[in-house]
Amino acid sequence: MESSVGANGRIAKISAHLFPPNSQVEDGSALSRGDCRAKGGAPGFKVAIVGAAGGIGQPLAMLMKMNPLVSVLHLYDVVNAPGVTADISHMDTGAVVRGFLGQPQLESALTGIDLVIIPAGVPRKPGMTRDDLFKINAGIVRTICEGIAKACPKAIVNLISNPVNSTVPIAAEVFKKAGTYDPKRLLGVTMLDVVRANTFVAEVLGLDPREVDVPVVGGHAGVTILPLLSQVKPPCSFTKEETEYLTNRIQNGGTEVVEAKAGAGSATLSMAYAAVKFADACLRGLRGDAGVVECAFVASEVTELPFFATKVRLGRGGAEEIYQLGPLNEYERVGLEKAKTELAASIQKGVSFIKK
Ligand SMILES: NC(=O)C1=CN([C@@H]2O[C@H](COP(=O)(O)OP(=O)(O)OC[C@H]3O[C@@H](n4cnc5c(N)ncnc54)[C@H](O)[C@@H]3O)[C@@H](O)[C@H]2O)C=CC1
Ligand SMILES: O=C([O-])CC(=O)C(=O)O
Repeated sequence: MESSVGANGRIAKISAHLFPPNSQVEDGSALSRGDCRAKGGAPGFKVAIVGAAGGIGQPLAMLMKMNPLVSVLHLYDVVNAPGVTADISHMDTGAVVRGFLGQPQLESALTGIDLVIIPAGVPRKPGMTRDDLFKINAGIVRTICEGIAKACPKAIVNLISNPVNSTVPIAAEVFKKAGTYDPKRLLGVTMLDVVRANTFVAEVLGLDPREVDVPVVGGHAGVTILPLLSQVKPPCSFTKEETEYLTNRIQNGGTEVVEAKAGAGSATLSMAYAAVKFADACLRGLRGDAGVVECAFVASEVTELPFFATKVRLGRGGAEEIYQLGPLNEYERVGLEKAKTELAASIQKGVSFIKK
């Protein structure tokens, strides 16, 4: 795989760059990729997707390969990573793609990474709650976070794996144990709730969803998903029926997709879109852009709970500022109490999984 000197004297290392020794992608061409001219390192961030061969992981990998802020994209999974890597690496966009397969390659996949996005784990089938995934996904998230603590302890982590209300506390406990915990850098991804809320509210109001901004707070399961319809931008009002319809639809958006897919998984394409929207915001924050604000499930003092989703300002250090809830109406105050009761139990379940 080592390089040779081309006619122009430039030494190429692109083969080793695109397909390092730990990549599973074979180079069968007569002209070795080692004979190609290596390009200079493009500016940008190094991003790893853990669970990259899955329903979310694949479209997420494709969209991150299209993101101009990404210079290097590592695709890790316990299955099929080489195929996804070969496929995505043919896209003529800037990011260099490398694939990593299986636990022995987790550390290489994570070394030097600025942002780790984690859509690893099993999805729901009809009739299941997100909490039903805890048994399998808790252990998966623990292993991945142990890898992060070792290989890229300063990376921003975007955790997608369900149940987010418990997996984020699990990740926090793993990082605390390893002595690497920085609460600002651990973000549970609740962006899909906001994306859905913007879409459904826009439908009711007859607006373009791109003009609508709905804060969604609390957590990422059932009643813990609390859309603040009194704070929608542009300012508007809803009837009682509209409020109930929208709150229910936003809280049950995930179940709507699970049922429509009838056993073939949960939201993947809208989730990949939401994950990229959120990751792009994190990267703009890392770059130092001002005023990057999105909702996320983070360590928080906004309520008495140790974690809560609200709007956060994203900066070089991650979630640098956590916004308060703002004024709530009576409907939202009742919803908040219900959300907090369920959230408290889910958070405790995650913490106990590591502390036990
Ligand atoms: N936060 C959110 O808003 C959302 C979260 N999700 C959650 O995302 C997760 C993934 O969903 P899908 O992509 O549809 O599932 P999927 O089953 O299609 O893909 C999951 C991928 O994770 C991989 N994986 C399993 N164990 C792993 C490990 N130890 N290390 C690395 N990769 C591993 C699998 O091989 C698979 O490729 C689920 O837990 C789902 O509930 C789904 C939609 C929205
Ligand atoms: O509903 C699920 O299981 C997946 C998910 O979190 C969502 O679509 O919001």
